[in-house]
Amino acid sequence: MVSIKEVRKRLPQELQDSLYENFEPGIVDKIFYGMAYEKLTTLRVNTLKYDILSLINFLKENNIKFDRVKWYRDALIIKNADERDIEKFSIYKEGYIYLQNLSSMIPPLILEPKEGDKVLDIAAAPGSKTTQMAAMMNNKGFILANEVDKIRAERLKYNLNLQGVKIAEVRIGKGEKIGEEYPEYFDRVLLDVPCSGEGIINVSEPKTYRGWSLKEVEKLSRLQKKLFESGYKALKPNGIMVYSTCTLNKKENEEVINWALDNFNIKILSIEKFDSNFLNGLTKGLNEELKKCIRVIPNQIYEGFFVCKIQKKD
Ligand SMILES: C[S@@+](CC[C@H](N)C(=O)[O-])C[C@H]1O[C@@H](n2cnc3c(N)ncnc32)[C@H](O)[C@@H]1O
Repeated sequence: MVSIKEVRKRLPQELQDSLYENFEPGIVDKIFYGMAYEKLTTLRVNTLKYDILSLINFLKENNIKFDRVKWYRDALIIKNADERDIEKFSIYKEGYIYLQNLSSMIPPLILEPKEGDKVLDIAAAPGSKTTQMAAMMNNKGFILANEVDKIRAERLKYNLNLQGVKIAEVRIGKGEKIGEEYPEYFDRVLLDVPCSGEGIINVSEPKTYRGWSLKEVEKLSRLQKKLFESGYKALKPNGIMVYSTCTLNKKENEEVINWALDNFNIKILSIEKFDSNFLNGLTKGLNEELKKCIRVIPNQIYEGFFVCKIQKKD
């Protein structure tokens, strides 16, 4: 782990200023610590092919130590092996498990897709959440897994195939167009949108923050609003959508939802804060309802994340 002093030296000043603008100093310190730690490996059992008890037996036989996750029976925190060690096992190679950060498992759990649902995953690659949702749906129903980037879409197809997902169709194109193509078609929509990635910054890896700039944040916020509008149009009345990002700033999170509250017929639904590491959404100068969203502060097991659950009114 690098020191906090080193974090302050390495992170762009504008990014540090933006964090201090949004959060109390104690929270900013926590975020800096989160950016300094190496993450523990976490994974999800793929219930389309395997089950948690068999996985636990397998790990014990192979001297892999782990902790359970109190809010998700299918997830484990690995204590004495990194991703490369896990990738050597047949259970990885055959798609029995999926390496995924705990925070990334939250949006599908909040969206709660059910067997038979029609689900839109508007920005799907590499497919962490598409594969999780297909497992939650027991491979029954339909998922339109959209991705604009052709190379990332190939990775998505590979992962869907490896994980035994039968109900997902991959669409390669701009998510912004789907609302017009599929008006009021989907029961649930996942908007896991492209973002500036502040929640996945690791100060030891400059590539995780080199591309960050306020200009980029503004640009992404415009794209996020377009994707929101498209997802809203594609959602059935009374349908549920989840908006999520792996970034921490207000512009790409609360301000997008605040704009949506002003422009669409929606309401925000409460999310249970099942870990003390989650904060309520920020409301200063914004709609009070935004407190129902959650923000995950990065640490050794969690990436920084923002999640908001929304219902389209009739
Ligand atoms: C946060 S990642 C998605 C992660 C994915 N949901 C998962 O859980 O594995 C955002 C994705 O959005 C894609 N993207 C960027 N612009 C897009 C657009 N206009 N329409 C659809 N996807 C887009 C990026 O290529 C990237 O793969």
